Amino acid sequence: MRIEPTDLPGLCLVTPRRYGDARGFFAETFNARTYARAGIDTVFVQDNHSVSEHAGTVRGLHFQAPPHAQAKLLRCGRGRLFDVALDLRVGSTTFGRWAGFELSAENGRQVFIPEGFAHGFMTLEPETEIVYKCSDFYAPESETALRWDDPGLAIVWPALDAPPVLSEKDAGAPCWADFTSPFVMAPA
Ligand SMILES: Cc1cn([C@H]2C[C@H](O)[C@@H](COP(=O)(O)OP(=O)(O)O[C@H]3O[C@H](C)C(=O)[C@H](O)[C@H]3O)O2)c(=O)[nH]c1=O
Repeated sequence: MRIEPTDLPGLCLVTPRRYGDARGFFAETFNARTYARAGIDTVFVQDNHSVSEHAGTVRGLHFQAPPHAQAKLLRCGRGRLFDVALDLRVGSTTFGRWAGFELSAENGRQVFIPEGFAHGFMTLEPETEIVYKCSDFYAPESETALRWDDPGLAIVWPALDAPPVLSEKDAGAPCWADFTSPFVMAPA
């Protein structure tokens, strides 16, 4: 398993090792011991799985506010998607900055997103599935959204040839300019 840091402190890419043979491959997509040894010692308590029928589906940007903040370990189980994490930690050297990664069933890449980030993705193929671990339980009362295409965030999403497929919640999400973050960067 390979872990690569990113420009956003704590956000990293994980590429599990694949053992290929004539049948296909085998990979450990999570292992508490090897991930902890590599610095990801988060205790995950909930697994999520979503399927988006259409390419150009956008889910996010979402996060749960403290005390129900969630760290996430994400991967694409089928299809392909562009995954985005946005640093919301006041005091972080990268507050307000985002990072994006193409995840696919083919590349097997995972993203570890610490608490204090908003998360969203855009599907790049039909029938795209994302599966991910969360470090806290679903707490809808603490859920918050930010506009995926907010000009203040200037996230460079893959080009779409039609309007995105969005939930009502995401279509009417608040703007960055009106946002006050509930997160403070934890001391190093
Ligand atoms: C997140 C969640 C949702 N639900 C129920 C609530 C709704 O009835 C239904 C769909 O929820 P929602 O529209 O919020 O699903 P997404 O738009 O995929 O939300 C997720 O999308 C972004 C990308 C994320 O990172 C979050 O995990 C999450 O916010 O599932 C649950 O029962 N448990 C849960 O943990």
